[in-house]
Amino acid sequence: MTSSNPHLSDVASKTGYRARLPDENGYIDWPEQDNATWQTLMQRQLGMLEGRVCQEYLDGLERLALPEDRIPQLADIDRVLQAATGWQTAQVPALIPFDTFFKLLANRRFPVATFIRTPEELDYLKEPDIFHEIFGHCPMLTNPAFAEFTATYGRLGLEAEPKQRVYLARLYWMTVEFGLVDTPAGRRIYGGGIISSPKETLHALSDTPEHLPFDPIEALRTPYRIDILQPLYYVLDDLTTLHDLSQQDIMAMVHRAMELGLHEPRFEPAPKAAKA
Ligand SMILES: C[C@H](O)[C@H](O)[C@H]1CNc2nc(N)[nH]c(=O)c2N1
Ligand SMILES: N[C@@H](Cc1ccccc1)C(=O)O
Ligand SMILES: [Fe+2]
Repeated sequence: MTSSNPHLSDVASKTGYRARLPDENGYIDWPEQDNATWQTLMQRQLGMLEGRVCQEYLDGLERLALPEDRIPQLADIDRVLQAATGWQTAQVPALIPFDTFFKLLANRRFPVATFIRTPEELDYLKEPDIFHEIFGHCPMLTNPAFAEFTATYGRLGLEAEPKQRVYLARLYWMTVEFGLVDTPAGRRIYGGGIISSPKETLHALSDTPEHLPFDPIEALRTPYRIDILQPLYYVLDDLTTLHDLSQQDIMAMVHRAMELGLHEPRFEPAPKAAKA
């Protein structure tokens, strides 16, 4: 992106070198420090989920039965996802271009970056690492309605024009990455980008950010920055709303959003350094 607002891909170039190379069976022999980082993140986040994440996420997390003391091997994740919703993971070095991203989702393959954050980035990092993809996203991918929406979204992205894809990225960002949902028990998190960040888990349900009722066209019109705690979260009235959305004409909503134009950003432009 040329604007001062760094795009995920701007960040990716900085992380590709961090990826661990799998062997011919896809097995990754993680160094001790990386397993220790996973263990710290698991202990910290498992203690924060109660009363903050939706039941569908908790059901998925239980089904995945993630190890607490080491980074799981993707083959173990795939066995559970395959049985639950027909999904598999796909090892990627870091952030991948839209083309590859949408193609993977359309084929029920979820990209998993093969690196984990450093101890200094524990509470929040700007690009998706393996903890974000597995702990953040995979539990919800065991939920059929959510998995269906994600696959439909991937198919739409595959057929969309580049400009439409930028709009579609906002819809993904405001739901799959940073979505909240109101439940009878209270406001809960389902967005993987929140759940994998101890810092953002607290921030998202605090009074600091703005909370708006989810409206697909408004979400499509809302610019975002990838390198800050989100200033705005859209709240679903029910998770099934997301599944219903995948039965509607999302591309017509993209066209409507393009006609209406973008909302004013609720954040300061990223300082140049943030692109570094
Ligand atoms: C569409 C989405 O917001 C984002 O731009 C895509 C691009 N590439 C990605 N690549 C990886 N590895 N993981 C992701 O979540 C994404 N998200
Ligand atoms: N900020 C998330 C990672 C993330 C980066 C970019 C997009 C989505 C998620 C975390 O710290 O876990
Ligand atoms: Fe993500």
